Amino acid sequence: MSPDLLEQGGERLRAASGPGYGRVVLPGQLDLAHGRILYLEDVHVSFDGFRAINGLSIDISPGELRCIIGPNGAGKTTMMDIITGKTRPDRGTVFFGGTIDLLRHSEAQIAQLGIGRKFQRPTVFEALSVYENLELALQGSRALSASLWGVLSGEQRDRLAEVLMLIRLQDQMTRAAGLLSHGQKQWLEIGMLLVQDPKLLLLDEPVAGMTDQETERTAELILTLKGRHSIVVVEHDMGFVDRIAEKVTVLAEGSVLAEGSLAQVQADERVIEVYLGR
Ligand SMILES: Nc1ncnc2c1ncn2[C@@H]1O[C@H](COP(=O)(O)OP(=O)(O)OP(=O)(O)O)[C@@H](O)[C@H]1O
Repeated sequence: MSPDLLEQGGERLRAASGPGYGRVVLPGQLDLAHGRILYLEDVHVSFDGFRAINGLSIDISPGELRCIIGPNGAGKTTMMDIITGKTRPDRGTVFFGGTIDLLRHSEAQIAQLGIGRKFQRPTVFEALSVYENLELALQGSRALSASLWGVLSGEQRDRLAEVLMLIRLQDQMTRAAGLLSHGQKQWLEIGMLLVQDPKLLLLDEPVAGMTDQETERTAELILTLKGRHSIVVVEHDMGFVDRIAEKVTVLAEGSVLAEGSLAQVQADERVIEVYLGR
């Protein structure tokens, strides 16, 4: 056996003896063998003694589109903050795939691992064009030091063109982002995540403040992304949730109250109670 083959064999053995339970998982590769892309178990977070997240357990399958609903203060945003490393839980388990312990990674590392998050308020660069915003998202900080134009590979240009079509802003590509409507800014921000090809996409209230027509277009966009990316959507707009949802998780007081189709959870007495505040 050649030294190269021996070395490769050694690498595979070392990987197999790691936390992959006997499977060979290369560094940075997502292990989906357990059928979960995201896994939270018994997570707790308190803010000054107030239990914002209280024994939260949830798992998301690869390619799944999950909607998270729940009354104000249920812990939805805090859950997103925990997944993305913005808030550290007091205890609990948070895994990305079978082997990546997210609690051992920084916010920047988690983004690098392929978890993209869209916040409630769009944070596009208003003075830059739609295309430049996408280009910046694709290239990260490297684009700031290089000339913005003419540094993309053909493959990268194809990716930007594809995303522009998906978010339906191809006619607006040279327009300053600051001149877009609220809905268009939200789509641009989703596009800025998509160019990075995230494995898991977290969308926090994507249709807040949108017109009915913009909401419908956003539903179409998310349904197009379904299956290509694993997606978690937090949303209060039940019409929108009904349009896109397969499985819905209801959070209340920091833990899962109910799970199922939207019709199932809406018929659940406990869910009705927390929404009506009885
Ligand atoms: N940094 C913080 N310090 C203190 N309390 C916090 C902090 N972040 C969240 N909370 C509290 O934790 C609880 C859960 O908040 P969170 O924003 O996660 O709820 P939510 O379900 O996203 O609500 P909404 O639907 O209103 O956005 C709330 O009572 C909130 O006031």
